[in-house]
Formats: sequence, structure tokens, C-alpha cells
Amino acid sequence: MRVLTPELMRQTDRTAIEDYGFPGLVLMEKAAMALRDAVRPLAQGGALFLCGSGNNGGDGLAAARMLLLEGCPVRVALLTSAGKLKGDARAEYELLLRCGGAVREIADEAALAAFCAGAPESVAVDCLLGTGLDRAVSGLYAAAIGWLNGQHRPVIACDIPSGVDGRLGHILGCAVRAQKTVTFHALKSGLCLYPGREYAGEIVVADIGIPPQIHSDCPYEQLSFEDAAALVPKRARDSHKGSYGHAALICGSAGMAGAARLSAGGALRSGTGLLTLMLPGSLLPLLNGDPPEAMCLALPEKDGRIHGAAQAALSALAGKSAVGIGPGLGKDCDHFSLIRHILEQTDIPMLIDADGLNALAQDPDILRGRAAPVVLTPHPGEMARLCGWKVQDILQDPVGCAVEFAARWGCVVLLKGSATVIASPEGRVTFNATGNPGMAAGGSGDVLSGVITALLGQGLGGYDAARLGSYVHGAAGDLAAREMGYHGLTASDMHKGLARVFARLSGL
Ligand SMILES: NC(=O)C1=CN([C@@H]2O[C@H](COP(=O)(O)OP(=O)(O)OC[C@H]3O[C@@H](n4cnc5c(N)ncnc54)[C@H](OP(=O)(O)O)[C@@H]3O)[C@@H](O)[C@H]2O)[C@@H](O)CC1
Ligand SMILES: [K+]
Repeated sequence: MRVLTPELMRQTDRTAIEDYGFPGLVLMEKAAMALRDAVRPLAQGGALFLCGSGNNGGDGLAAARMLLLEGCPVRVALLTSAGKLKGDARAEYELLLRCGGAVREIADEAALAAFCAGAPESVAVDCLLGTGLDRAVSGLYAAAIGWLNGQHRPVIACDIPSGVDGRLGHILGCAVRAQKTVTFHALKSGLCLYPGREYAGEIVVADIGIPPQIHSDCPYEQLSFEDAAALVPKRARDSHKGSYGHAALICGSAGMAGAARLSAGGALRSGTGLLTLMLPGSLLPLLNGDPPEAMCLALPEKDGRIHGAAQAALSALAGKSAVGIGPGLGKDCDHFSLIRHILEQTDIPMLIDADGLNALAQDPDILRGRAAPVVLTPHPGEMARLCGWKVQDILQDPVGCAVEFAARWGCVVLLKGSATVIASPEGRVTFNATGNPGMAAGGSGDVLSGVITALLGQGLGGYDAARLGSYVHGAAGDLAAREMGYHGLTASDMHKGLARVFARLSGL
């Protein structure tokens, strides 16, 4: 599913209007119809529209007219003088008046308070600001947003909740908290990132007739269920365990044997044909053959951590189809050399996570020039150590950071967060839409490492393995949360959820 920035959306509108000849008013009417359809079920007691000075307001004026003509009581406030309306918004204003509607022009906060006081309507519609928002909200618009957020009736947002930055999802001053957002033609990146995603409530993407081929090369996307299903490796009846790869996980240390088990469970529930865990030998008695499906190989260790193991690991990696390194590894000065040897001397697709990333941060230059896929799965703290950005700056612009690093070092970056983003070396970006706050708990990332390593081992490219892995991992957490809630959800609960998600994606 395509995701556009406000700028790309503007270009798309322009192309539809100027190159294809779609009248702008036709697009606005289609947008208004979709908005009307979302408002209607909640408008038994009438609908109150708050409209701004641009085309977002124009959508609202048109939807108000449509509901009025259906017999629904509507009241419309316009937060500018009608004389300042331009183009399609002006045309919609005149149409509304000609159809018997009334519009109250609101000049100040007192007039707004008087208009809104004791409002009888059962739904409010936010058509104040859309993708044209270009500065922090203040004054009258901020008062209108404050009123919408302080009253009890549901709010439907037109295109994007007013005050949310359409590109980054930031709140510019203040923003509407909507129950539902009807967005037009494509998702906007600001609706995929927090806090914008939270403010939007349920999101509906409405087709307004813009030809899909315009900007079909847009680099941003979000996986729908169907998109994810199309990426799942197919399983033929006449196949065997060798058909689905042999994944290796280099993981675990004294005190963190559980990470190996969690990661192994992630791989085993994601279709790997075979799995070998490569661990400090002292962990083997602790694991006690669990999980039984995994083979185990003891690597040299020091103080409970893998150490001096490059040669042993390289020999053991012969014939493996993917390797993941990092879960529960602990910090050891020798890990950098282990990673460098694997990067330089094998062409096995590789995932690096957790303390593997902290080791890599010594010199990410060792990633350069590797032909086989490398997937990095940092959280913002690990990303900061890798790329030198401040954590705060990464949180402000996770997409910019992930894209820059992926392009610079030729790898796939899966930057974790409440909204995980996955960037390819070519500049493609997927926003992950699955997952929930219950997954913000230790071990969740270990499971994800296992999932992605298994998918790499089954032949998926780095970008597809990372984005499908992220989708499935989040969806497994969502399934588990339905049963366990957020507070009691553990990483182990995700294992069975993974199996169920893959079953659904496979149509079983
Ligand atoms: N054909 C199309 O293009 C289609 C577009 N569609 C719809 O149009 C929307 C985009 O419309 P848009 O570009 O007119 O911008 P919009 O979001 O209404 O804002 C407009 C004005 O707000 C102002 N302003 C900005 N920031 C402000 C602030 N902080 N506080 C106060 N005022 C602020 C600023 O005016 P200024 O005050 O700078 O003169 C700006 O001009 C899009 O979201 C979708 O709903 C659909 O109908 C489908 C077809
Ligand atoms: K809006």
C-alpha cells in the first residue's frame, strides 16, 4: 500500500489536474463523498463542521452540503471570512449556500465559543487544516482544536487530524484527536508515524479517482495483509527440510540464555527448514535441549561470552543459508572481529541485532561493499551509536535517519520504535503498521531477530525479509495481546502467534 508525503500528494493532485485533465472540483467532490460516508452513521443528531481557509475546509463545505441534501441537520463554522476563500473551496461554499445551507463566519474565539456552546450535534467534523499545514497552530485554530478535543462527541478528521504534520507525524502546536480519519488517495507518512498515527484513530483510505499510476514509483509504503501474504515464501508439497534454508543464530551469554531460546522460537515458527544455535558452550546445559528442534554448537568463550570464535564460527557457517548475530550476546571486545570475519569471508545473508550492533558501531565501514544482504535491527539508542545522530534527532526523523544510514552503508535498516520503519539501500521505506504497546518488553527484539533470519534463510531479500518479519512479528503480538492483554504479554507468547499469522497469510 502506497504512502505519500504531503509534497508528493500535492504533486499527485497537480498531475491529475494538469496532465490528466481531472477538474479539481471533481476530486474535491469525491473526497467529500468519502467524508460524508464516514460521518453519516454518527450523524443521527446532526453534524457540526469546523472548516478552515483552504481545500480541507472545501472538502468539509461539500460534505456538509451532501448531508444537508439527505435531510441531515448540519451547522458549519468557517474560520476565515468567506471572501478569502479561493478556487474549489470558494465554489463549494457557493454551492452550499445555493442548496439552502448556512455558514457562520468565525472571526475570533468569542464567536467560536458562542457557536459551539450547547451544540446539539452528535458528531463533529474536523476540516480545519489538511496537508497544507505549514506552521504551528495558534490563535483561533488552536482554540477550535481545543474545543474539539474537550467535548464528548466523536470527531471525524478530514484527510489528516488538524495540527498533525503530514510528513513526520509531529504535532505542530496542538492537534485534533480523532476517532476516525478519512484520508484521500493514499496514506500520508504523518499518519504512519507517532504521534500522528495515535491522533488519527481508525484510518480509512478513500479512492478519489486519481489514477494509481501517478507516482507509482513512490518509495514509501506500508504492507497491507495482501501485500504481506504475497511475500510469504511458498511451500511446495514435494519439498523437504532442505528446501527452506538452514538458519544459524549466534547468540546467548551467561545470564542471557533466554535470548537464544526466544530467538530460536522466532526462527522455528517462521518456516526455517533447519536451525543451528551457536552459543558459548557453558550455556548448553542450561538450555537442556530446549527447543528440541534446534541443533546446538558450542563456540569458544571467555567469562560466559563468545570470544575468539571467528574460525570456529566460519567453519560452522559453511552451508548455512542465513546467519543472525546479536540476541543476548553481551558485550565483548572480540565481537567486532567476529562480525568482520563473517561479513568479509562469507556471502551468507546476515542479520545483526543488539550487542552485535554495539560491536559494529566501532566501525560500520566494514559493511561497505558486501554483496549479500545485511539487515540491521537497531532501536534508537543502538542507531545513535551506529550513526552518530542524537537519539532525540532520530526520534524526530526516524525515516531520514534510517534512509541515510541504509544508503551510506548499503544495508537494510529496520529502525525499531512504536512505528518501526524499514529502509532499503535504494531508498525504499516501509512503515510497519502492526504491533502494540504490550510488545515493549524484554525479549521481543530477540524473537524478531529469529523471524527475520529465518526469512533470509528461505531466500527473501534483505528488505522483504525485514518488512515481512516486522509485519508478522507485530501481528503475532497483536494476536497474543487479544488473549493476554498488554500488561501480561511476554515475548514467549509471540511464538504461537507467529505460527497463526503465517497460517492466515498462507490462506489456511
Ligand atoms: N485538488 C486537491 O488538491 C485536493 C485536495 N484536497 C484537500 O485539500 C487539502 C489540502 O488543501 P490546501 O493545500 O488548500 O491546504 P489546507 O490543509 O486546507 O490548509 C490551507 C490553508 O491553511 C492555512 N494554514 C496553514 N497552516 C496554518 C496554521 N498553522 N494555522 C492557520 N492556518 C494555517 C494556509 O493559509 P494561509 O493562512 O497561509 O493563507 C493554507 O493555505 C487536503 O488535505 C485535502 O483535504 C481534496 O479535496 C482532494 C483534492
Ligand atoms: K483536518
